[in-house]
Amino acid sequence: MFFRAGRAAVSSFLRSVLQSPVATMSTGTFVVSQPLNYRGGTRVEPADASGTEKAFEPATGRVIATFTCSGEKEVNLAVQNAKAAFKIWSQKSGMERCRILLEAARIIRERKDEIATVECINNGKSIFEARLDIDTSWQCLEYFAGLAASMAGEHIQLPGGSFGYTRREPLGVCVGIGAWNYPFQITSWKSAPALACGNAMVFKPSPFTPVSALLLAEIYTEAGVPPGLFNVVQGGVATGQFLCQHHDVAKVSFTGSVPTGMKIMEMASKGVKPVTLELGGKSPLIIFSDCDMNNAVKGALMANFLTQGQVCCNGTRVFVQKEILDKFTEEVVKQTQRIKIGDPLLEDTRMGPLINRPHLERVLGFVKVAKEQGAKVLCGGDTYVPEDPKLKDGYYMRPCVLTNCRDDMTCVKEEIFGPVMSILPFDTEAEVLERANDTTFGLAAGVFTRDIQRAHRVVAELQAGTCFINNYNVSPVELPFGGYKKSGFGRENGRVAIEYYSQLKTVCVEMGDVESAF
Ligand SMILES: NC(=O)C1=CN([C@@H]2O[C@H](COP(=O)(O)OP(=O)(O)OC[C@H]3O[C@@H](n4cnc5c(N)ncnc54)[C@H](O)[C@@H]3O)[C@@H](O)[C@H]2O)C=CC1
Repeated sequence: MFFRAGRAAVSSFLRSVLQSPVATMSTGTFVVSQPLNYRGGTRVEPADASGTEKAFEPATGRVIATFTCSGEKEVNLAVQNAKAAFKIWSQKSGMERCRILLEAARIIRERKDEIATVECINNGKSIFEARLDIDTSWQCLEYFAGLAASMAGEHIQLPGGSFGYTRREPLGVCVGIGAWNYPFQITSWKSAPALACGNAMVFKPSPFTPVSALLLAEIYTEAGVPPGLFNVVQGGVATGQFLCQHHDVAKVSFTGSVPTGMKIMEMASKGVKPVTLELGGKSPLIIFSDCDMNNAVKGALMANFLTQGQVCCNGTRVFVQKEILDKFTEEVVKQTQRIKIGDPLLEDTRMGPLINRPHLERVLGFVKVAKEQGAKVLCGGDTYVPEDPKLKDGYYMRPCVLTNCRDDMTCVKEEIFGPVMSILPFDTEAEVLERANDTTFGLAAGVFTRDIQRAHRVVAELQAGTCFINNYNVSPVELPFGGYKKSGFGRENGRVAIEYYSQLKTVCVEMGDVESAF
């Protein structure tokens, strides 16, 4: 089914990404041969290297790209290109920037299937989900295009006809560093507000998912941004460090783990650079006995199994009020067992492989420890080998539901970043609030109840940057997203994001004579 839609839609644009054309757009055949760095409006091989990396197709375990990690010289060239483009871009009016971003959004929309296919092959998420990711990406560009045109300062009257005004100005060259779970979406969510505010960007994708950021870079160029405005450098830790330490970089926006976030903050502090940190989580999902059971069960699956459970804001601690524990658990297990695992490019697949072998083993290790600590596996938690022989070396596991969990267990305390849900019974609202907040993370939280007073009372007490009432893991770009506590700070999306990509200049204007103190 996919192949029909996919082949029909593939354009010359995507053909340039692939070694061989249209027919290769199926699981097990995709190879990238072109350079994966993007600088000055074109693909380039890095000027110097800090090692090489391999990118895999998680569905088959095949290598799809071998690429050179950028060294200090290449990072410097990318920053200098961005600096030059910034001079042009920052002088444009908001309306001019708006027009170009809208054009980029239109191109993404037009090429949605192609981009989703590449994302699906490199990340392993189902094509169904990948398409939704591409939707939130073009929507983000549209949203910030709209804001670009309306960004303005204030006018403040002062005594004697004097006055002041504020100007919202861009920061300069911003760095984006991304995780591997939402490669294209993260690239869009960082670059759209950055560019809308008049900044330039150098983006470093995760070395596990280097491919799709290039597609966005090419789209920006096609839409008309100045060459060098959006650049991509590939690499791992060393490349990331060169970027964060670069003296011409004005800001770092990072999505990734807490330990790396702490290092980024430390590096940025040396240059007094602002940072946005979108880090991990171990979010609570609270199901009260008065909930709509069908929706609560659907919500729990949405909160745990999207992108094979590799989602930062997942509600993996599912607190269920005792009166409905058995019924809820039975239904969740039934629906979890029905999730179709397999080739992520097939239309009916809802769960593909995890990102790589070490990560799969890490997640399975968490299930093992959970069992040792007394949890009961109600379903899944083991590897899965699809029937299709070409998928036998992929990194699949069955989604897992754990019960008999206690708050002190490793599976309840630590971010697993895989399809593992822990069910925890509770009695009262006060008790569950205390337990839900008893974590160093604070990215998201959810509550299912039909009692509207309780819903708002509970979310007001939850220590989390994003709270869901009667749903979970929906991400409209109009709403700000970000964490409390160790889940980070700063916000992506929503109107507020422009504050993290701009600075305010105050201008004080004297209309009279100077009253000197001397
Ligand atoms: N809050 C949010 O919006 C999201 C948070 N995440 C979090 O990301 C984590 C998983 O992603 P990973 O890629 O494994 O995280 P990671 O922290 O290992 O890597 C993230 C990025 O940072 C780079 N990096 C690593 N060390 C660096 C250093 N010392 N200096 C500069 N850059 C460095 C990596 O190459 C990669 O591009 C999870 O903890 C997850 O919760 C993931 C997606 C969204």
